Amino acid sequence: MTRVVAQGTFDLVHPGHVHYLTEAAAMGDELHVILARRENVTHKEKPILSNRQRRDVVAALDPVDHARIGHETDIFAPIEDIDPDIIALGYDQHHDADAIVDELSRRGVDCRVERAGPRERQYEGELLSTGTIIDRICEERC
Ligand SMILES: Cc1cc2nc3c(=O)[nH]c(=O)nc-3n(C[C@H](O)[C@H](O)[C@H](O)COP(=O)(O)O)c2cc1C
Ligand SMILES: Nc1ncnc2c1ncn2[C@@H]1O[C@H](COP(=O)(O)OP(=O)(O)OP(=O)(O)O)[C@@H](O)[C@H]1O
Repeated sequence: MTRVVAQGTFDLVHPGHVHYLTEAAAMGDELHVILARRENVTHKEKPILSNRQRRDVVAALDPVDHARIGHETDIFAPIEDIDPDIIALGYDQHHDADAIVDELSRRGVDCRVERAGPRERQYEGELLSTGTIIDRICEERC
């Protein structure tokens, strides 16, 4: 049983997220998704939706077997618990794969890191990032 972990913020879910999770799921037999805690999202605007609501939506997606809200302070704690064979990073995620592998092997977790690809726009007007969806909301509703 090959366990795969994917992770991210997943604020307003869009086809790019589905693409990432579909690619991650195809890397193994069971896909576990870790949702970034709102308070831990510091590299960009914090998500609009709560930890619980984002987890519930991601858990309902077809490629996802399990979804959990991430740890408050130790991002590797859920990884030690899940003990995956693969961590699938998103195409644009800023994480250093070697640093992740090194830290996990220090913790006795033997896991490789793969990277999913981007979803190409399928049609004019398709919104493929949470940021652009929020921009559109502000343009049309604010
Ligand atoms: C291996 C791994 C484990 C993670 N575990 C957690 C966690 O337990 N808690 C958390 O708040 N965020 C966790 N994260 C998410 C990161 O903190 C970060 O917010 C996320 O990768 C940002 O992705 P995004 O900008 O693509 O949404 C983890 C990330 C990685 C790569
Ligand atoms: N268009 C896309 N194609 C493939 N993967 C994507 C796409 N958009 C997001 N992802 C992946 O989904 C995961 C979660 O991303 P995140 O929640 O940051 O969404 P986002 O739309 O990129 O948000 P933001 O616009 O705030 O950066 C990340 O691994 C990211 O690489």
